[in-house]
Amino acid sequence: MPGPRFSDGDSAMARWPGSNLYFEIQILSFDSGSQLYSVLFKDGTEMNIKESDIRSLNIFRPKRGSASPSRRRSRSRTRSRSPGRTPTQGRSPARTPKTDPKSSPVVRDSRKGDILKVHLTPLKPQDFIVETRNGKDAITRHAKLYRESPVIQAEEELKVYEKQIKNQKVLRYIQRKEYFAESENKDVNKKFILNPEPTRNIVPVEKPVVEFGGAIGATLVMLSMPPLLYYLLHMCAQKDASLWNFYPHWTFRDLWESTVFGYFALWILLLELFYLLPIGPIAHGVPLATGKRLSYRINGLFALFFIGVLVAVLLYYKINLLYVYQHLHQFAASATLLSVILSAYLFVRSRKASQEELSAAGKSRNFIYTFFMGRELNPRIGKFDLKHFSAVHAALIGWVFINFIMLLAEMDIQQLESPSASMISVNAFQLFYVLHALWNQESMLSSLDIAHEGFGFMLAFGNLVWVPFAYSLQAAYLVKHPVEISWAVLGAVVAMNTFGYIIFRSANNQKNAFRRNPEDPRLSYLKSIPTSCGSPLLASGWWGFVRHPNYLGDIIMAWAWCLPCGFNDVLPYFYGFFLTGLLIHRVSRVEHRCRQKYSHDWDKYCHLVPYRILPYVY
Ligand SMILES: NC(=O)C1=CN([C@@H]2O[C@H](COP(=O)(O)OP(=O)(O)OC[C@H]3O[C@@H](n4cnc5c(N)ncnc54)[C@H](OP(=O)(O)O)[C@@H]3O)[C@@H](O)[C@H]2O)C=CC1
Ligand SMILES: CC(C)CCC[C@@H](C)[C@H]1CC=C2C3=C(CC[C@@]21C)[C@@]1(C)CC[C@H](O)C[C@@H]1CC3
Repeated sequence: MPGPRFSDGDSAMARWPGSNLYFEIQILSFDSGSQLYSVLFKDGTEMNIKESDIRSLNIFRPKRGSASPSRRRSRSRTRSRSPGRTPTQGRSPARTPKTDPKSSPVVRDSRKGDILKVHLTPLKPQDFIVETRNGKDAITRHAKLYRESPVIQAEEELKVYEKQIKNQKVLRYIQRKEYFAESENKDVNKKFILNPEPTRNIVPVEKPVVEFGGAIGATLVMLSMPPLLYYLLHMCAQKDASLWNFYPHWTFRDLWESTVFGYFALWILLLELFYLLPIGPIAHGVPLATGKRLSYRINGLFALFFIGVLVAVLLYYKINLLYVYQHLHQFAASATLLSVILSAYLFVRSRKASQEELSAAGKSRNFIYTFFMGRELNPRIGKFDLKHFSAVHAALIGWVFINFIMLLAEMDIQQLESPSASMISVNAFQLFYVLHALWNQESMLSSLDIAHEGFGFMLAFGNLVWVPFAYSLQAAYLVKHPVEISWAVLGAVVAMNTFGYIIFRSANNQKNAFRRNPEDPRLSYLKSIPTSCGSPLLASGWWGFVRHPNYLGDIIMAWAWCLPCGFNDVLPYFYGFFLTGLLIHRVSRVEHRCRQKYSHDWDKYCHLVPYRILPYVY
């Protein structure tokens, strides 16, 4: 296969997907696996593009003395305005992150009845409002506009647009929402201002806020969580798992075994290898303070599949996987040590990070607090994103792997030919949850943790240790505490899990689809509140029922996962209590951010939807 025609850093022209329009770009990198170039458009949009859609700059250089068709058109119809400039003033418009490339707006001046310009910059539901007027109808669309860019307008493309517009008789006016509201009663000609002000890609600046009780709270969490985990694991391994039967038979020295640490390091290396495999699509995160969006390889499902195959091969060759169960404490301790090393590394390297690369909490000057919360938002080693890897691969794959080990251990210890119904249901529910998360991995990129949280001890420990070892507690409990459940109870538990899952999934789907495109016709039945910062808030459907319907679904599922463990002990209900507490606490964290971002519009939403998670309760 011939090598790439363009090198990193080259300038060239690239075709905007779905059109024949070319824009100037800079080559960022070339991925030999997918044969795609990662390119940066002048407006800050990052995209993966095939070589056939990239042309050298020379091809587009106008011949001396002859203006390009677009220029001719531009001059004749807009007098002296240059392409890419707005009809009202020639200021440089906003940078636009990557969104739906099909939504290129055509701007018309109604008074002249003429096309002024084809903006190729895609619309983004943020910052601006596009008023689409067709006679009496006014459809409000949210959009983000524009940055001057050297548009090469293909004559034919323009004609097609003209025709379409004539047929549809659609006039699009772009204006700032606030301006529109203020000028409701003013002269109509003044009212429709095209791209009125120069703007930047507005990424709300988060004000630092002290969470988890600051340094003292962080210290308490860091000191209490690891012992709590060992306590829980120890209780699960005891015959009598009641909470007051706590006589630790081990010392701290028993927690350490170098061989186990070696195996654990090998496991993490293997996951890292799968993470780096150039398979699976590339997705983009939310815009950063710089306006850039990071790209992420979405291959969690592949990695899980490879791990599944590996486990099958190990079982086939009768490799003793029960070793993991027999050394569970030591594995948990190894994971804890690794999370501490990782946190220290993250803290040290964050000292070189620029202010823009830091999270809001990371800007605090308190060492303990920032060590816990994390300073750098997206620490990366080359293309290896440490936080994304740990949240998706280490946490979720680790969780289902340990669950499966518990299933094998149950069969071994209880001398069963097949796992118990309780064990199967716990394994199946949680595997399904993880598969769902991996399938929708792209939407995780906008979650609080990936988009806004720094990477420090909280997430390092949470992802490397807490999720795999504490979330698998029900399965660990069932290994030594057999529970008989009737088909009726099992049916009720499955129904409860399904109910929770439906709420969780449809709430997340509604929000994700709405965030992708607020005008999605499938969401036309939903009401929304326009906000002054641009992105509207859903105020009906699940998001009109309570303010955090996805948390409600998650909590219902969490309790459904505990029920197969029966009612002999409270220990297996730990996950239900923990997740309920975590999500209630998370509500306050998310709402704090939302209040900062949406200000009084968020209060309006709270007034309209008064309950957070459960109507009439909370
Ligand atoms: N099992 C576990 O341990 C955990 C699971 N989770 C799950 O992970 C998922 C992600 O959680 P998380 O990131 O905390 O929260 P959400 O997915 O609920 O995201 C919150 C964000 O959604 C947007 N939003 C809030 N209200 C509205 C509205 N009415 N209309 C439109 N957008 C709105 C805001 O972001 P913006 O303004 O930027 O659009 C807000 O910051 C959830 O499903 C949660 O249940 C979370 C934590 C732990
Ligand atoms: C022990 C610490 C003090 C707190 C640890 C918190 C972590 C366990 C959670 C913080 C956010 C999480 C998210 C998930 C798992 C739990 C942690 C890491 C998900 C990956 C679970 C699957 C969902 O679909 C997405 C979640 C994102 C947040």
